[in-house]
Amino acid sequence: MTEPIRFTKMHGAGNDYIYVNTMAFPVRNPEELAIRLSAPHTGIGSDGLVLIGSSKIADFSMRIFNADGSEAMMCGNASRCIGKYVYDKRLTNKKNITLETLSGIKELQLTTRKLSGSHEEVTEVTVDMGCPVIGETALEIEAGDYFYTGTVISMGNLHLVIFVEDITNINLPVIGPLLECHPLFPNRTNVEFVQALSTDEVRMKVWERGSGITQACGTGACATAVASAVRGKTGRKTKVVMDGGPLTIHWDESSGHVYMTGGAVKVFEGELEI
Ligand SMILES: N[C@@H](CCC[C@H](N)C(=O)O)C(=O)O
Repeated sequence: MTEPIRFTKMHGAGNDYIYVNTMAFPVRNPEELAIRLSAPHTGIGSDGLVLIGSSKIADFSMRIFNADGSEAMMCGNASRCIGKYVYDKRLTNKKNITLETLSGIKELQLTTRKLSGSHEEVTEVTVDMGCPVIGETALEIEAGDYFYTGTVISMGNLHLVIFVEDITNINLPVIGPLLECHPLFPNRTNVEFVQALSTDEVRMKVWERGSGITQACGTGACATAVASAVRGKTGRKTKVVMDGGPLTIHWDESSGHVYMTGGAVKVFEGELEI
């Protein structure tokens, strides 16, 4: 028997996921569904599947599955999209929302604009991403014929940030999977290549663990900004420009928390039978 479930396709800086409200439409096999729905030709096409649920310790919960079905600890772009989803669909009228994730509770602050009548919609969300965990700052790594020096940062999920002189020279489809699955990272890693443009702006391209090349990565932008500050490339407020657009990242000196600000966009909604 097939069960219809409603889904919403959303993106944050071009990082697109399929969102399902599991409080209304429970999903039994998210790993398998993420693979099926993410497929570009035979599914909907996306970077993965995001489940929005209830929580005993926060306003809502998030689970995120990459396009290969693996579950991730955290997703920056999806957390902003969930802020828009729950507010625009009037699942809450709060503009400060707590979100339970596998890497702890995150706080979302919503910016809205007025529509006709008393309606409002979310245009931008700032997420308190918590404190980064800084690993090796100059890790020498060899993969295939390539040698790099990277900075390892956890934003709840793992990132290898590599600074290069010219980002247009990076063969991401080749080097991305080699670094993602490098033996130094037994649980795999997300990989960011970064070119510093000024003391407050960098250009970044990402290879995501479990999804490959994506237009943007929120946790990756945070890891990039932290690595940029640690390596003396930028200050503590950095615009991270990715293929799908920019995010503003502020690594607050007094709290040590990283704040990520950016847009969230609904693309379309639909119903599918699983
Ligand atoms: N796109 C995300 C991160 C998604 C999870 C990542 N691929 C992982 O497996 O850690 C973001 O915006 O942060």
